[in-house]
Amino acid sequence: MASSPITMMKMKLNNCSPPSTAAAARFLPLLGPHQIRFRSSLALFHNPSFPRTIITRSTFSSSSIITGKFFYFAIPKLLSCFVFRRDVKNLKLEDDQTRIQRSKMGLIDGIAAMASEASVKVIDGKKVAKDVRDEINAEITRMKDSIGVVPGLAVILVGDRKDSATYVRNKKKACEAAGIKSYEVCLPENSTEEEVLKYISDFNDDPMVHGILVQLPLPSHMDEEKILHAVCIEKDVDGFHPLNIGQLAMRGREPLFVPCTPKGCIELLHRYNVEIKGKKAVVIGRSNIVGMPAALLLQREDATVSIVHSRTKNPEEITRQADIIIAAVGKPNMVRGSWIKPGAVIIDVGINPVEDATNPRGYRLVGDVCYEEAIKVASAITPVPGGVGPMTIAMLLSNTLLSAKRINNFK
Ligand SMILES: Nc1nc(=O)c2c([nH]1)NC[C@@H]1CN(c3ccc(C(=O)N[C@@H](CCC(=O)O)C(=O)O)cc3)C=[N+]21
Repeated sequence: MASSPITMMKMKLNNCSPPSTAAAARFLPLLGPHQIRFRSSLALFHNPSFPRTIITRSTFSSSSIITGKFFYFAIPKLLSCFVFRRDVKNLKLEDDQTRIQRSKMGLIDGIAAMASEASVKVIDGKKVAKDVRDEINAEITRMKDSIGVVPGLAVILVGDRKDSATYVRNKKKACEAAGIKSYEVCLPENSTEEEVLKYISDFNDDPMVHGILVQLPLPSHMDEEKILHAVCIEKDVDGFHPLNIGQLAMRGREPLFVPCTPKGCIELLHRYNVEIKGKKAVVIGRSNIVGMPAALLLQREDATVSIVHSRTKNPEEITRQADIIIAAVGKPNMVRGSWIKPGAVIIDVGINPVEDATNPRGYRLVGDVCYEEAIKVASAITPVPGGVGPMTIAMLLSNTLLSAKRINNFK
C-alpha cells in the first residue's frame, strides 16, 4: 500500500513525512492528482462491498474528477453523501466493520484524503480549561466565604530542567489565578532523597497544604517509587500513589484522586459529548502517568480498550479500529493519517519540541499525531499546543479543590 499513488499523494512532503517519503514523492509529478482521484473513485465502483449509504458532505466539483475518456457524473453525488457522521453536537462514533475493511484496503484513504478539513471538530482544550478554572474559582470563593479555608498546593521541583521549571511556573500562575495558595520548593539537582522526603513529610503534616506534587522526572539518582510513596494519599493530587492507582484499577473502588492528564482527556471527551460507552478505544503508550491510567479510565467509562506500545506487532492496524484514540508516547507525528479510522476522535497528549528556525524560540511543539493528516480523517481532534496541556493544569487545580473540600468535609 505504501507504493499506491493515493498513499503517495497523501504523504506528499508534509511535516509528518520522514525523509524517505520525500524521496518517494519526487515521482508524484508523473501522476496528476486528477488521475489519482479518478482511480480511487473507480476502485469504489468496482468494489462490491462498497455500501451505497455512505459517506461525507465534502464538496467536489465534477470537473475535478473528470479524467481521460471517462465521465462519471455520478461520482460527485456519491462523494457528496460520503458522511463521517460528524454531528458536531453529538459526535456519534461509528462501529462499522466494513468501513475498517475498506480502510484497510486503502479505498477509504483516497476519499478521506479528499474530505473537507473544515468538517473536523477541533477540541479546544484552552477554552474548556478556562471554563473549568472559572468553575473552580467559584467553588473556591464559596468555600472561603463559608468556612474560611483557602486550598493550598505544594510543588516540589528538583533539578534545573527547563521544561519542568516552565510547567511549575505555569502551575503557580494558574493556582494564583484560581485563588489557590501555592507553596513552592526548588531543590538543586544534587539534593539527596532524604531532603526531598523531609519536605514531603512536612507538607504531609501541614494543614494549610491540601495537595502535594513532586514534579517528574526526578533526577536519576533518586528513587521515584520511594518518593511518590511518601506523599500521603489524601494529598496525592497527581494521583500517582500506588494506592490511588490500585483503586483506579479495581471495580467498585474509588480512588481519592485521578491523575491529571488522563482525567483531562476524559473531561474533554465529556464536554464535547463524545460517547465513550461501548466504543473501541486505543491508548498508544503505557506510561504510569498517562497511558496506563488513561486506559483504566476509559475502561471505567465502559469503553473496550486496547493498549498499543513499543512492542506491539501491528500498531497501525490496531489503532485503525479505534473510535477513540488517546496518543501518549512522546514521539512527534508518530500516528499518521493511515492509522486513523474515518470519524475517529483523537486526543493527542504528546507535547514534543521539534526544531523550527522560523519560530523565535527555535522550536515548535507538535503532538504524537500528525495533525495535518489526522484532520482529514478524524471527526474531532485536540491540537498541540492548546489541547490536553491546559487541561492537565486545570485538573490539578480541580484535584486540589477536591482535596481541600474532602479534608474539611465541605460539600
Ligand atoms: N508530577 C508531575 N505532574 C504533572 O502533571 C507533570 C509532571 N510531573 N511533569 C511534566 C508533565 C508535563 N505537564 C504539562 C502540563 C501542562 C502543559 C501545558 O499547559 N502545555 C501547553 C503548552 C505550553 C508551552 O507552550 O510550552 C499546551 O499544551 O497548550 C504541558 C505539560 C505536566 N506534567
